[in-house]
Amino acid sequence: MKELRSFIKYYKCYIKLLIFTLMCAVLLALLDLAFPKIIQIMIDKIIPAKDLKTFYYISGGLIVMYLLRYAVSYYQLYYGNILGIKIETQMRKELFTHIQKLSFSYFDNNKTGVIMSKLVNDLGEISQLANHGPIDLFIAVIRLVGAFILMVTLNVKLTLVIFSVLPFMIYFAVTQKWKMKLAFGKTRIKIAGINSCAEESIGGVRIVKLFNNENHEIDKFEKKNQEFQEAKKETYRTTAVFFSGIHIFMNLMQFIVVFYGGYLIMHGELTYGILISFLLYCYRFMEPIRKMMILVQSYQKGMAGYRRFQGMMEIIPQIKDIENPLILKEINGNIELKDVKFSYNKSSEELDKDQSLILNKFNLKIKSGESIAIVGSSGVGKSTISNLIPRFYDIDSGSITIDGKEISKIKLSSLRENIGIVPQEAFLFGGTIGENIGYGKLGATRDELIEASKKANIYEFISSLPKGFDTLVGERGVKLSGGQKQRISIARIFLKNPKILILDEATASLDNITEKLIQEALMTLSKDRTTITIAHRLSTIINSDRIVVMDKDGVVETGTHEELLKLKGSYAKLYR
Ligand SMILES: Nc1ncnc2c1ncn2[C@@H]1O[C@H](COP(=O)(O)OP(=O)(O)OP(=O)(O)O)[C@@H](O)[C@H]1O
Repeated sequence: MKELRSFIKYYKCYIKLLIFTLMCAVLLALLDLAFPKIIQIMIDKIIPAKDLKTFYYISGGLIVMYLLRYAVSYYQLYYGNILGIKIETQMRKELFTHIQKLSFSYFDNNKTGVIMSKLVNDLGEISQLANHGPIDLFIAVIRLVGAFILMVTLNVKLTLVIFSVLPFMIYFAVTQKWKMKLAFGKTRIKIAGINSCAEESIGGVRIVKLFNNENHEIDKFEKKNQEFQEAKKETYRTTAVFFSGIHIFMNLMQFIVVFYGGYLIMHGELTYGILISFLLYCYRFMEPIRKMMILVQSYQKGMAGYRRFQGMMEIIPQIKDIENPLILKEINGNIELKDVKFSYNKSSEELDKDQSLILNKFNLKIKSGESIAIVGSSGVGKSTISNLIPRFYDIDSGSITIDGKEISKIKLSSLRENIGIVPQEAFLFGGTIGENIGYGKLGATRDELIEASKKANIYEFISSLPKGFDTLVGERGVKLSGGQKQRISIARIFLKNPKILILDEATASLDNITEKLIQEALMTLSKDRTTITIAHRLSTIINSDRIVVMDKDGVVETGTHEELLKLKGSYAKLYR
C-alpha cells in the first residue's frame, strides 16, 4: 500500500489528463453497456411489432453510438498513453538527476548495465501500468457492476447461475498471481544481467580483440542470454496457464447462458432477445474480467519496476552538502591533510582493526602556489589522495582543509569549482573537440577555446583538421591518440581555471615529442596554482618544488629531487 500510495503521487501533476481519460473511460463503459440492451429491445419488441419507423431510428442511433464510441475510444487510448509516457519521463528525469548525485562508492559497487536497465526497461513497464492501471480498473468496475445490474433486470436466475462461476475464477486467478509475480521479478534481473554483460563487452571491445577473446565473450553473453530465455519461458508458461485458464471459465459462462438460457426459453421463462442480450453482456462482462487479469500482470511487472526505481531513489548519496555549507570565493590554495584515516570498504569490523585502511594517520601540508609531487610504490594510495581532496570519498577520521576550512563543511559545487583534475586516463565525451574542451566552462566562446587549446599545445593539431573544433572525436574519444586526448583534457582545465590542480599522471608511455608537449602544457597550467602531481613515473617531477615520498605508513621522505637523492633513502632507491 505504501508503494502504491507513493506511485499514485505521480498522477498529481497530471490530474486533468487523468480526469479526462477517466471520463472517456466511463463514457466508453456506458456505451458498451447500452448496446446489448438496445439489441434486446430491437429483437424482442421492435422487430416482432414490425415498427419500421422506430427500427430505422434505433438503427440510426446505433450507428451514431458506434461513431461516438470510436471517437471516445481514440481519445481514451491516446491520452491514456500520453499520461503513461509523461509519468515515465518524469520518473526517468528524477532517476537520472538522482544518479548524478550519487557518490563514487555507489558506482564502484554497481554495474553500469544494471543502472541503465533501471533507467530504460523498468520505467517502460511502469509507464504501461501508469497508463492502463487506473483506467482499466475503472472501466472494469463500471462494466462489471453495470452488466450485473442490467443482467439482473433481465433475468435474475440466469444472472445468479453465471455469477456462481466467479468465486472459482477468482481463486484460480489469485493462486496463479504469485507464480507470475516471481517469474516477472526473475526476468527483470536477467535482462539487467544481459545489459551489463553487453555494456562491459562492448566497452572493452579493444581488450577483447587484443586477447582474441571474442568467443569467450560470446559464451559469456550466451550464458546470460540463455538464462534470460529460461526466465522468460517461465513467465510465458505462467501467463499461458493463467490466460488459458481464464478462457475456460469464460467459455463455461457462455455455455451456461446457452444451455440454461435455452432451457428457460423452452419453458417460456426467457425471450430470444434476452438470451442474445445475455450472450453480449457475458462478453461485456468477461471482457473486464480479462482486462483485470491483464491488469494484474501489468501491475506486477510495473510494480516490480517501480520497486526497483524506488529502491534506487532511496539510496542516499554518501557525499552531500551539510546544512548552510561554506561557499569558497577567492581561495589561496593552502591544503592540509591531518591525521587522515581512509578506507574504501567501510565495514565496521575491519575498521576496528584498521585492516582496510589505505591511509592511516596521513599528514601532508601544501602551501598556496606550491607544486608538489607524490611518489611511492604502486597501490600505496597516491591516487586515493587525489580522490579525497575534491571529496569524491569522505575520510573516516582526521581532517582535510583548504585555506583552513574543513572540506566537509564547504559546499560541494564550490569546492570542486576550485579544483581541476587531469586524470590518468583522459575521458572524452562522444561529441566534437570543441564541445569536449568547452566542458571546462559551459558556454565558452570560440576565442576562449582557441586560447585554452593554444596553452594546452593542441591548437596546432586542431587547426590542421578539416573541421577543426567541430571534428567528432568518436565514442570516448577513440578517434584521437592518447596524447591528443590528454592535451584536450588539459585545455579543459585551462578554461576552468581552478586554483588547485591535481595531475594524476598518465601511466602510459608517450613518445618524446608528445610528452614534451604535454609537460610544457602542464608547466603553463600549474603556474600560480597549488599543484599536486601524482607521479607514477619519476622522470617528469624532478622540477617540483617538493617531492613527497609515501609508503603504506604515510609520508616517509620529503624534499627536492637533489635533497632526496642525497638522503640515499626510499626516493633514491625508487629513482635508481
Ligand atoms: N574505488 C576503490 N574501491 C576499493 N579499493 C580501491 C579503490 N580504488 C583504489 N583502491 C585500493 O586502494 C589502494 C590504493 O590505490 P591507489 O589507486 O590510491 O594507489 P596508487 O598509489 O595511486 O597506485 P598506482 O601508482 O598503481 O596508480 C589499492 O590497494 C587499491 O586496490
